[in-house]
Amino acid sequence: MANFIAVKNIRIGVGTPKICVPMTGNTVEDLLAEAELIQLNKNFVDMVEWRVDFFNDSEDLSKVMTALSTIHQRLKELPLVFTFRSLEEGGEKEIHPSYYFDLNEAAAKSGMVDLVDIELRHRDEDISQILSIIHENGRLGILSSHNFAKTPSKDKMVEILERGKKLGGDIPKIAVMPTSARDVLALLEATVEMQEKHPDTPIITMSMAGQGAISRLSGEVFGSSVTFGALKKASAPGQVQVSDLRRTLEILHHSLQK
Ligand SMILES: O=C1C[C@@](O)(C(=O)O)C[C@@H](O)[C@@H]1O
Repeated sequence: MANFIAVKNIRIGVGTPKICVPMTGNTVEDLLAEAELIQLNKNFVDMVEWRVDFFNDSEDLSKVMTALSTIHQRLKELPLVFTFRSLEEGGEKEIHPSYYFDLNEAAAKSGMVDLVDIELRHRDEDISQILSIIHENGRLGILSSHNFAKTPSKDKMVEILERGKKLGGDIPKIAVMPTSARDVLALLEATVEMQEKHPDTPIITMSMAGQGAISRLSGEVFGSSVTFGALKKASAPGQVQVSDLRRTLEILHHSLQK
């Protein structure tokens, strides 16, 4: 099995972590402006995440699909992640679970997104079902977990990432909040352990806020394959500006070649 996943022109899991920019617009106009900004900063962006929970009309499936098509038209060449982040996991709003799955199913079937983010807080059978739909439609599933209150133990974080893998997720992901430098170390250690145990599975990990920012820069050393960077507005605490991110990732990459 390859230790990377190829999506459009990028290979997730090999070389520098890929820079993913979240789009957080509330309206189609905002999203258009963000798409334009991304085009202007192409050199710093490897992939894009549409954070659908920020969109004012996220509860109207047909408006979501229209907005998605607008984004897709503007940013076709970049891999696109479709994410509805729920309030409980640090997102903007809560929706009924049945609508959550309908929304993700529609995105998976639309042919306009490359990856769909599914939260691990749902039941195994529901996650497996939506993942089958994602895979039948030739898309990839990120299985994610977020803890904005604390950093669980290293073993617990490995367990969460392993559940994502066991359920068939292509890329397990975890974001946690540190309250000490040791929490950041625990996240990094969980990342290394996961990579040692499952070298063929790319993962995404981050420790949030200022204290955790080092984890957003050091993915190539410890084993996180994607880093979320801010262009205009950060979608989570601790995100670094994409130009700084690109420069730092390259410095670390060159050091690793020596
Ligand atoms: O899951 C993540 C990671 C994230 O929360 C971060 O900490 O960078 C940002 C979100 O937009 C994304 O969906």
